[in-house]
Amino acid sequence: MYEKEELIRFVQEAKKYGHQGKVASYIPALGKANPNDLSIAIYMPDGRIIDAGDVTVKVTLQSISKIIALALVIMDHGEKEVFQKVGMEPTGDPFHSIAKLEETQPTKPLNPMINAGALAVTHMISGRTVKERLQRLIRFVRKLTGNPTISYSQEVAQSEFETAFLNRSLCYFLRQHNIINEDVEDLMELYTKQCAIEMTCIDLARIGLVFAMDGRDPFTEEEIMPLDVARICKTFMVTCGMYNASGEFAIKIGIPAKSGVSGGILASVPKRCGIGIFGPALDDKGNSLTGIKLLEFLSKTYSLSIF
Ligand SMILES: NC(=O)CC[C@H](N)C(=O)O
Repeated sequence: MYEKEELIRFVQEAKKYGHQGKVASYIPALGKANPNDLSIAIYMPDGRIIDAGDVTVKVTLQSISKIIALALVIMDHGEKEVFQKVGMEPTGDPFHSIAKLEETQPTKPLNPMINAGALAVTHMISGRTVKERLQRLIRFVRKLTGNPTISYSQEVAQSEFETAFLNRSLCYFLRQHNIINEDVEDLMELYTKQCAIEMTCIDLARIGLVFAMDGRDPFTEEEIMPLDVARICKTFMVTCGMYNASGEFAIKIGIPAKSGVSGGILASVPKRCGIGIFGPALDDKGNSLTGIKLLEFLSKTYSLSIF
């Protein structure tokens, strides 16, 4: 199972769809990505890694970071407190939509995977300063990946910070309604640096594996997050992880997964493996088009759907 030659063939096949997609350019630095890139790593609980494509290319987490920040804040504050500020329901709207914020009374972002909810979650990362909060998050990511060199891309963080007017609008709305109570520029600094944390798809796959093993490091047996936290995160991956394409993704592929506009996808097949993908050609919902194709091939071939 999971033969390297077969994976290489799947990558070649999936790449054929790349011309239908576009790299994200609303964060200018992401526009530099090569739409023809496509790489994948599958991390198994026995330590085997099967990969294809150039797995040395680094990808910024973007929205994938939302799942990691969520795990950290639930560990910081507990489930009850976190879900007082952010809901659990999918929206059916694009990830940056502001519409439902005004419709929900009292205001509460519908879930932690849309930008409004993610900003509320990042706000809850404990620490005295932005620097300290970022360091805590990065330390957590280093633990999840087992990679002590993980850091963030200053270029991508800066590029988003300079252009994120819509996210600032979401923050001001949230501040008006007491979901957040910190300085918006501080929160934007932390959020853009969080989204710019970068890694290879092997690192991504390793995080997927930790979720797949219910929060335990499969090699040291250390509990990196409690089972319940891993379970909540995986459930959000299923219901909201692929934005407003999560329903179709669940039907066609059926694997808990979280995407980012950089073209990254982190997928977690319970008890079986973690998958990391980088394919920056995006579909109109902001998901990696070639990455989804690749997951479709894998899910069908190896019956990976959890349903
Ligand atoms: N969908 C995404 O990956 C969005 C993340 C991005 N940093 C943003 O807030 O716009």
